[in-house]
Amino acid sequence: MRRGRCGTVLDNVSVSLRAGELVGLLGLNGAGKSTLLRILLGLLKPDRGHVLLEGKPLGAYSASSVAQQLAYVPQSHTAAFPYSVRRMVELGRVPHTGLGSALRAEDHAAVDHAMARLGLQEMAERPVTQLSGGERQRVVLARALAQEAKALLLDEPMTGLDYGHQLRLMSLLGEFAAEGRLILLTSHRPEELFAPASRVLVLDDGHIVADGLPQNVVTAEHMSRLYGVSLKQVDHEGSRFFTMEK
Ligand SMILES: Nc1ncnc2c1ncn2[C@@H]1O[C@H](COP(=O)(O)OP(=O)(O)OP(=O)(O)O)[C@@H](O)[C@H]1O
Repeated sequence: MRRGRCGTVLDNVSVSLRAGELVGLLGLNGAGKSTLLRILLGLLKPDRGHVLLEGKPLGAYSASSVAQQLAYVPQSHTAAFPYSVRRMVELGRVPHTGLGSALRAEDHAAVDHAMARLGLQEMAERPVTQLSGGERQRVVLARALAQEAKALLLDEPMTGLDYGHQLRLMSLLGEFAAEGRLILLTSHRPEELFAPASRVLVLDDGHIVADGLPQNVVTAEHMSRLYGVSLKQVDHEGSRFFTMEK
């Protein structure tokens, strides 16, 4: 449970997430999706309850040990310093190297790999303060990938990305899950979760009101009720689309 200025945000939420899952988290604005992610990461403390990582309380781990296991892509980020793109991505290695230590060959390899996956090589030396919103988002994603954590928690990661980069990112997240990592992402687009997600959670009024396979959760019935609009679903070649009923 977490209390905000406006009362209880999450109440009696219990969720168990496993390696290899690609989990989508849906909910209205203000439903508590970011709050849940931040609690799972140990950035917010619940008033009651606890978070276990591999069976041990999160608080039993050091900050760098948590960061080696959990990577986070926040919903919004500002670039305060004109670091180069490469330097920003290198910060993803701090949990492995410690602050101020030189990067080893394996760290450079992880940074190069993450930058290549996000198509950032061409802009490696550009200051992040001069990037567009979508370019900066790709840098933050690359930094999280370079962290090589077992779980990646992403808060609306598609925001600001052009369509091609959205599709490439979703495919990349699918590959990571297939490699045995846990991917948890929040989204406002049920359709984008339908094919790639192995599981979808719906947060409403502080509770998880649906948790299951996308085929069973991302339905016209559930989505109409959640979003308060009358939707019709159309399935086509493994994808599901929604249109508003007239
Ligand atoms: N720092 C804060 N202090 C007090 N209340 C907060 C704070 N941050 C968020 N809240 C409140 O907690 C509730 C959940 O917010 P949260 O950001 O988790 O929602 P969300 O589901 O991620 O929303 P969105 O889809 O709009 O990003 C909201 O009512 C919000 O107003």
